Amino acid sequence: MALAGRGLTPLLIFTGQHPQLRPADFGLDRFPATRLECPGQDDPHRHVGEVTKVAVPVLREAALVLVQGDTSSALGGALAARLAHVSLGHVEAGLRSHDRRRPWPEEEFRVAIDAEADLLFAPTELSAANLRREKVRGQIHVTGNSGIDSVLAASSGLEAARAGPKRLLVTCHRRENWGEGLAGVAAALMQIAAEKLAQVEVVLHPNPALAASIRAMLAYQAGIVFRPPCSHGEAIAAMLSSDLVLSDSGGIQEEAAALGVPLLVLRDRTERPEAIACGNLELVGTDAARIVSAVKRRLGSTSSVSPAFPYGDGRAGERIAAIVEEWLKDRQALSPISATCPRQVGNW
Ligand SMILES: CC(=O)N[C@@H]1[C@@H](OP(=O)(O)OP(=O)(O)OC[C@H]2O[C@@H](n3ccc(=O)[nH]c3=O)[C@H](O)[C@@H]2O)O[C@H](CO)[C@@H](O)[C@@H]1O
Repeated sequence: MALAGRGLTPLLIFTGQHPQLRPADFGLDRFPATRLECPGQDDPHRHVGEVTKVAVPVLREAALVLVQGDTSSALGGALAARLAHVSLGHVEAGLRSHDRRRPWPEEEFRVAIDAEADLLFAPTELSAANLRREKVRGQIHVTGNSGIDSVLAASSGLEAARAGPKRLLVTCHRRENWGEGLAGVAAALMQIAAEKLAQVEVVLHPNPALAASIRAMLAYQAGIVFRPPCSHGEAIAAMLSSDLVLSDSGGIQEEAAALGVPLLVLRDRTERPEAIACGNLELVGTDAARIVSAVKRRLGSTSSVSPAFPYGDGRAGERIAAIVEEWLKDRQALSPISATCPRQVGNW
């Protein structure tokens, strides 16, 4: 929206990593778009390779490619931009857990994207400092994260609706948690539901194999309900009506902090330590006893957490668009940043 407001209408590229997600559910149906038809793979590096190969011809005539986050789609897009000799901007640059294995492959992917980028949009001073330490070659700008713009827009007019029994919202999808980690989380949820500490709502991930495995682990336990992947607005409303969120997600850590909903991070490390310092997030890992004990403490506490905004004030999009416009002007690349597209183009 902020780019379009400056006459830089973007072309969206949907790689198809999660083919069942509908762009309209995320407010992405108002821009021209193209699809690459590259569904996610068990091997994320293979997905990076496929996205790279298919994206190169699509990107060739773009003035700038913007990628966001740390997915295989984002790295594929970044490498394709390089191969197509197109400049690259990275939104959400500089987040680091400082452990290549956790989260894997995200930490590896974001380091690789930042090494390639010409424009690095760091959400916080800490993420900018990470980039300076790595001596990246691109320009670093602290802008906040555009994800906070979205959460503030999605939650505008919504009230926190916490009444009746305690409600716990859960998401769990990081690869390093598949297997043992997921089993620990499932054991904790079974105990929480069996002891009636809270009603548990588990949001299933778009990856069908992962969703099936979570369902199987938690089957037949009263007090646990499943919600299929939902729109962004529904996800925000679900957070606002929860007393506590348990998640290993990246974005949800930022969103919960901005909404003032406490969150237990189902990981041993996070690339988002700022909201831990604010007291809104707490690292609990995936050990069942530790999770249950933290849930009891948080739900039993009389003090609440306030909304915290270490990741942005809701104006990151405007800042990023202004920097992009200046940067393109300096290079006399005044054409829109959209690429011409030899494949399917249309509005969804
Ligand atoms: C473009 C992309 O994929 N980027 C990745 C993603 O990683 P993640 O770990 O945060 O992934 P999720 O947990 O899936 O959440 C993602 C968003 O989806 C919302 N959501 C969730 C469940 C649902 O049913 N409906 C929803 O709408 C949720 O509120 C949140 O806004 O975002 C990170 C931060 O930007 C990035 O670092 C990372 O590259």
